[in-house]
Amino acid sequence: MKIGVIGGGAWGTALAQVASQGGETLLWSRELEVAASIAATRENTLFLPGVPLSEAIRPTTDLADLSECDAWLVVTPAQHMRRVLEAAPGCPGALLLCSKGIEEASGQLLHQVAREACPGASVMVLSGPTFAHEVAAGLPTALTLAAEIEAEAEAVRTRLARPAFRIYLSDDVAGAEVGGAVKNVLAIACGVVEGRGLGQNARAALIARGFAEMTRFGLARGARAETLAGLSGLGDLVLTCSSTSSRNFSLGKGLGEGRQAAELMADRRTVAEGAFTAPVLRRLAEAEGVEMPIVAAVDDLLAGRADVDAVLGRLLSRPLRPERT
Ligand SMILES: NC(=O)C1=CN([C@@H]2O[C@H](COP(=O)(O)OP(=O)(O)OC[C@H]3O[C@@H](n4cnc5c(N)ncnc54)[C@H](O)[C@@H]3O)[C@@H](O)[C@H]2O)C=CC1
Ligand SMILES: O=C(CO)COP(=O)(O)O
Repeated sequence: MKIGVIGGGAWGTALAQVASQGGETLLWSRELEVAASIAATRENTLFLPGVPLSEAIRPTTDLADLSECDAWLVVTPAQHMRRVLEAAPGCPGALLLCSKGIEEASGQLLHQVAREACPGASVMVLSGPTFAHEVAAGLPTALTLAAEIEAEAEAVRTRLARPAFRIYLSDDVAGAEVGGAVKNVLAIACGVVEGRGLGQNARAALIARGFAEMTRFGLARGARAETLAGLSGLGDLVLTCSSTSSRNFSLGKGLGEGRQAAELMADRRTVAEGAFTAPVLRRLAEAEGVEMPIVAAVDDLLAGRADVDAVLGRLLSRPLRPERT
């Protein structure tokens, strides 16, 4: 099975590094400088500096080259996925979605977008607690591969899994996606807690109540609770809410320190998906009658509609209720 990776950011590059252990792997990047730096120095100096890359990664900026691959790992930012897939040559047998987000314009989860852009391809979701630099360094990592047809997922797993890259199978595609999308918004909230010095009790409370929001939203979208409590949900939530290695957490930390979202987002080349997911997630939750007060707080902060004190006051004055989800 020949693998092509679409997106030469940090995560696409780390995934190409994993896939290249099983054979030549194509890595498509939008930026000429990414492909040129990998070809010349075996390093993605723009998005994953300091990691020596395998000779088996073949960089390209020509989407047409992907036609030689049996499976594509799609690792573009969520808002750009549809456009890139529509520009790609035909569709492969398997399409593995590795990005985390919800398409803002349509309100669709990415597997829905991919099925529209690539009818006929078998669409799967690969997601979990996976900082790119750790995976690229070969550190132990576990993640979920969700697909409707187990035999197809099994074939992909056989090609990609390694002792330090443990892939667990699931048939809950929506569940695997909801966890990754929602946790990015909650990581921004945890960053705010850190930046504002609200303490570790507050962060733990936010992770637990944020998980309740993720669960409510996921169940409303047909996800299973066990998936949300697994690697792609709770696992990734805990990782991203605990470390400035997370771009979402770092963005929130800046907000908590009193900086403006526009200033923090300006000129950044890396993506903090939670900033794009928050408004659409809030819109969907409100339309479906799902309560997500932390998500709404992050959305208001990012949009500059409220400051940290205002959203904190709002969250802390909510009625006291039973804990159940
Ligand atoms: N970095 C990580 O540790 C992980 C990231 N992810 C997800 O992977 C996805 C990609 O993130 P990273 O690889 O970290 O990216 P990155 O932040 O390292 O790099 C930015 C990426 O965005 C692309 N980009 C910017 N504007 C674009 C446009 N107009 N059209 C198409 N692509 C454009 C760039 O080419 C580059 O690949 C995101 O959805 C992220 O949530 C998932 C797991 C881990
Ligand atoms: O999704 C990630 C780890 O699983 C990466 O998180 P950030 O996008 O916040 O850096």
